[in-house]
Formats: sequence, C-alpha cells, structure tokens
Amino acid sequence: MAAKIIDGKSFAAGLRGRIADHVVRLKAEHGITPGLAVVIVGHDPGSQVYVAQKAKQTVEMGMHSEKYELPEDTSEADVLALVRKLNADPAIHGILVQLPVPKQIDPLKIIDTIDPAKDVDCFTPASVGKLAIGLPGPVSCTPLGCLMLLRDTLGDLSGLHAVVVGRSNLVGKPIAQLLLRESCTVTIAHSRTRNLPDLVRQADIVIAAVGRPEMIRGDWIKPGATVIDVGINRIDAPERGEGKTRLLGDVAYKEAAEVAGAITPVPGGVGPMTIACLLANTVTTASLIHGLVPPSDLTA
Ligand SMILES: Nc1nc(=O)c2c([nH]1)NC[C@@H]1CN(c3ccc(C(=O)N[C@@H](CCC(=O)O)C(=O)O)cc3)C=[N+]21
Repeated sequence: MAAKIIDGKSFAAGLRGRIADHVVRLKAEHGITPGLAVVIVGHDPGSQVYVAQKAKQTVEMGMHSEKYELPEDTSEADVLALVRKLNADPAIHGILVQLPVPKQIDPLKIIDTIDPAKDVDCFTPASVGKLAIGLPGPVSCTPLGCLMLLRDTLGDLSGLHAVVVGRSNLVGKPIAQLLLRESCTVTIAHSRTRNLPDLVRQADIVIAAVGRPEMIRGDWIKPGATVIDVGINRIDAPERGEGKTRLLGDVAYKEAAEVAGAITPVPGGVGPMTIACLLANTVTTASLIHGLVPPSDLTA
C-alpha cells in the first residue's frame, strides 16, 4: 500500500494563515507589529534564495522585516555589533543569523550575543534550557514544524517509538526533546550507532536528519511507520541541463513510500514548515517580550 504523502507545503500555508490572523490581533489590540531581522554573511546562492523567501513571507504576514546582507569578508566584530544593535531595537522581536557563517566568524560567539528573548532559532543556551524543561519560548523551527506535521498525521504520539537519526543542536537534539515531551519513547541514533538499519526497523516514527542523500533505505522502514525527512541535499542534475541541481532528502523516497504509512516529500515537506515556524516564533517572542501569553496554536 502506498504511503500517505504529508503535504508540508499546504500545511505551512494554513499555518501562515493563522499567523497572519494573530498579527492582525496583536496590532489591533496591543499596537504591536512583530518584527524579524535576518542577517546573512557572504553570498552562498542557496542561502540567498532562502533568505529572500523568508523576507517575502514576513511581509505577507503583515510583519516588519529587515534583511542585512553583509559581504563575505565581514569581521566578527562587525557582525556582533549588528546583533547588539538589533538586540536593542524595540521594532525587532526576532533575530536570525543564517548559518553557516564564513570562517573568520565564530558561530558560538554569535549565538552567545543574540538576546535569548529574540532568539527565534532557539540557538541560545537560555532558549535550549527553556525548551528542555517546558517553559514558554521559541522552539527550534525545523523540530517545531516536524512536530506539527506529526500531530496532524498521527494525533496522540504517546507511547510511540521515535528513532531520530542525527544529533545536531539544530535538529536532532531539540526534536528528541519535543518528542519526549509528547511521551514518545525516543532513541537518538548517529554516525557511530551500531546496526542502524535494525534500529530504524523498530521505529513507529523515523526522523531523518543526517544530511546524507538517500541514506535511509526502504527496507529499513517498518510497514506503516511515519517518516519525516529533514534532509535537504542539493545534488548536481546534469540530466536536467547544464548547471542544474535537484533536491534529495535523507530517505530513499520511492522505496520508503512503498512501505511507510505516511512520509514527507523533499521538497515540499519539512522545508516550508521551517520557514513558517520561524514566523510563528517571531509572533511568540513578540508576545512574550510584551508580557502577553503567546498563541498556543503557534508553538509546541
Ligand atoms: N540560523 C539558521 N536557521 C535556519 O533555520 C537555517 C539556517 N540558519 N541555515 C540554513 C538552514 C536551511 N534551512 C532551510 C529552510 C527551508 C528550506 C525550504 O523551504 N526548502 C524547500 C525547497 C527550497 C528549494 O527548492 O531550494 C522545500 O523543502 O520544499 C530549506 C532550507 C534553514 N536553515
């Protein structure tokens, strides 16, 4: 039986509708316009497209958007000075510094400089701690998007065995925290895990976040399992023409879709949810900064 395809693109469109409603209400009832600043250093073409998409959607939501494109050779001190200026700016409620940054800049120093109240990526130690103990605050964008898709697909997640493949600070660790909060049994696997295929075969929920194209094969998937593919691997595709690329997930999609109960495609799965959740987090941080209870349908 073919798997249900989890349509992240349309779920994200629905989420943006709810975000826009909350923005209208924040403006009308409290005079607050949520503001997001996106900072990008250097000119990775993939990053540029993606940052432009964020800025466009921020404006579509009725939010205030600022975009800072700094040259590749910008010093660490200059980036930190910009972050401090944004920390102090009352029109800004969310700050995102696109990673990776060029090698002269220490990403940990950036993370340590962002005001945790404006940390829409949930990168800072304060935000990570809040997430771990269940206090209100921003939730890492990709994990939040995955959780929303899982709840929509499965309803109650309690007691399900989730195998998270990948242990990054950005995805693997925070998604494991969120699934634990949902009362899943959570296993975190990574490059040193022994007998990964057999472990993944035990999963009711597979979260693939390793960054290796099509590493997770169809015969690793338990029949009926739900597969969330976080991988976005850009591969050369000369068959599509000179210089063309295509996107592959971390899961061998065709094989897995024959076995899984439900699966996210790449593109059109987790990716669009990540951007929508960034906007949701900006509404959350704007609410918290002004002492308001953040909308419960925009967070975990
Ligand atoms: N501070 C920071 N926060 C991030 O959240 C962050 C980051 N840095 N650096 C880069 C990665 C990557 N990332 C993506 C989000 C959405 C899509 C996305 O919308 N993808 C579309 C396809 C887009 C395309 O065709 O290229 C999809 O999957 O359907 C992709 C990639 C966020 N990141």
